[in-house]
Amino acid sequence: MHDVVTFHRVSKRFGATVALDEVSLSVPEGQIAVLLGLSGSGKSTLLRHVDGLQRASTGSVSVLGTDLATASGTRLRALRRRVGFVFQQFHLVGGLTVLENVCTGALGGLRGPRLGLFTYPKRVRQEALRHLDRVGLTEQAFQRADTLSGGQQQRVAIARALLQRPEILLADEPVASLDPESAGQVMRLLREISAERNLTVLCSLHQVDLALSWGDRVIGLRSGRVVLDRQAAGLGRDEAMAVYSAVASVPAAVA
Ligand SMILES: Nc1ncnc2c1ncn2[C@@H]1O[C@H](COP(=O)(O)OP(=O)(O)OP(=O)(O)O)[C@@H](O)[C@H]1O
Repeated sequence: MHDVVTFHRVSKRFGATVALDEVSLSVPEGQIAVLLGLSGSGKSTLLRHVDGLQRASTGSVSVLGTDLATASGTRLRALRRRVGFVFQQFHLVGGLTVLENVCTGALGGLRGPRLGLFTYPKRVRQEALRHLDRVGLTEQAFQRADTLSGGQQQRVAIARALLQRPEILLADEPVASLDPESAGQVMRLLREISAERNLTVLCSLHQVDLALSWGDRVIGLRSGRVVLDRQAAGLGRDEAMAVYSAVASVPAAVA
C-alpha cells in the first residue's frame, strides 16, 4: 500500500497562534485515520491542508503525488476533484431534493451552472441514485433535504461526496451533531465504503470510543502537535483511557 498523504514537518501559524506544530505523518491508501483531539487542537486545520484549502507556513504536504507547495492552480483544482469533504453541518441545500443535492457532487466535473434536476446528465442522475441506494436513502430521493434527520442528511452528504469519485475522503467531525445511534451508523457507513472502494478516509472526531471502534489508526493532536499515533485495533480499555489522556491533558508522549 502506498502513501496517499504525506506531511513533513508541517507548521501552520495564524498570527501568534500555532495551529499545526511540526506535524509529520503519512497515510497509506485505504486507511481510516482518525484525528482525535479537543477543540482547537488543529484537526480542521490539518484536514484543510490535505486539499490545499490552507497552505503550510513551513514544511511540505504531498497528496496523491502532488506537492501542494509548488502545485499550479490548475493542478490544485484537479487534485481537489479527487478529494471529497464532508462536514459537521452537512452543508446541504435544504430547499432542494435529496437527489439534487447528491447531483451537485458532480458540479466540479461539469461545465456551467445547473438549475434543476433534469439539467444534470442522465448518467449523473443514475449514479446519484446508486449512491443514494448505497447509503440507504432511495425512498427519500425526492424529499426536500431539510425534512431529513441529521443522520440522514449526513448520509446524503456522503453520497454527494461519492459522486465526485474521490480517492480520499476528508470528514471534519462528521458525527458531532448527531445522537449516538446515528453517529454509529454514519461511522459504520464510512468504514464500509472505505473497505468497498479502498477509499482513504481522514476523519476528525472528539469521541475516543468512536475513534477506537471505527478507525484503523488514531492520531492524537494537542495544541497542533501529534502526541499519539497508533493502530486502533486491539486497544484495551486501559490503553483507550491512555489515548484519551494523551490528547486531553497529560504532557506530550508520542506512543
Ligand atoms: N483562519 C484562522 N484564523 C486564525 N486562527 C485560526 C484559523 N483557523 C484556525 N485557527 C486557530 O488554530 C487553532 C486550531 O484550530 P482548528 O480549527 O484546526 O482546531 P480543531 O481541533 O479543528 O477544533 P474544533 O474541534 O473546535 O473544530 C485554534 O486555536 C484556532 O483558533
